[in-house]
Amino acid sequence: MVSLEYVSKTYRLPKGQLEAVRDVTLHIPKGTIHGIIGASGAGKSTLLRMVNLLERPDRGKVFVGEQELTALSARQLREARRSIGMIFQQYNLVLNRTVSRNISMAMELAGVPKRERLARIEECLKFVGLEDKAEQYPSRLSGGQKQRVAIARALANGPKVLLCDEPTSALDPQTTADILEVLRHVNQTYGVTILIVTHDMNVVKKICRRVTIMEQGQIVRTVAADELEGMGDA
Ligand SMILES: Nc1ncnc2c1ncn2[C@@H]1O[C@H](COP(=O)(O)OP(=O)(O)OP(=O)(O)O)[C@@H](O)[C@H]1O
Repeated sequence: MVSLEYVSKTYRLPKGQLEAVRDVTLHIPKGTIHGIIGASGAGKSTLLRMVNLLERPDRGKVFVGEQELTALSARQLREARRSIGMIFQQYNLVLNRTVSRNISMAMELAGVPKRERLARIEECLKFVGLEDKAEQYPSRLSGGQKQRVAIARALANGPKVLLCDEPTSALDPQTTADILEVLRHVNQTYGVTILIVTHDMNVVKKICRRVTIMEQGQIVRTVAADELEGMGDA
């Protein structure tokens, strides 16, 4: 479903350059939940952000489904991105918009008619268990509720892939467990392929089928999550 072929990314810094990801090839089958772990600075977020081309690789190819994203025009890429949702550690909600409006925004950009948007907002909020918070502003929500809204927003356009960058790192253990359940439910209900970057080995053990371990911009190995027994936090 998601394939990266020999992707590399170098950041140019005021003093020289930094090779954040080097020659990475990775294939993630459709409908699976895949973890990416590794020490801080290993290149995990950069790799994840290359899947939807938030970071464009300097070299290599990115495929989502049958489509090579790295070969698309700007307009085609905007369209292709609708099938790739993303959530973040800090939720990235728009603070001066209500929960409903946050969820509506991506659909408005996609030109979804209002009636359909309203039905979809209701459906997505119900899915994450927040149907009573539609008219609330994000500042009035707990961290776990904010992440649920972010998941609802990511689901609004019916994605095939969901990218999660440290989705539970700002949450306590119980809320982490709840959010992981929501993500598992997304995977099982809609068949969405999920990639999760995390520091937390328990996240991997709880919901990932396979996990890729990164070090200094490269993949050390990819293993089944249950082969990680005995390893601590990355
Ligand atoms: N926009 C950027 N400009 C310059 N350097 C960057 C940029 N983004 C990341 N880097 C550098 O690239 C390297 C890889 O960063 P990345 O965020 O991908 O690592 P990570 O494994 O996700 O780390 P963490 O777990 O701390 O988030 C780091 O050395 C980082 O400082």
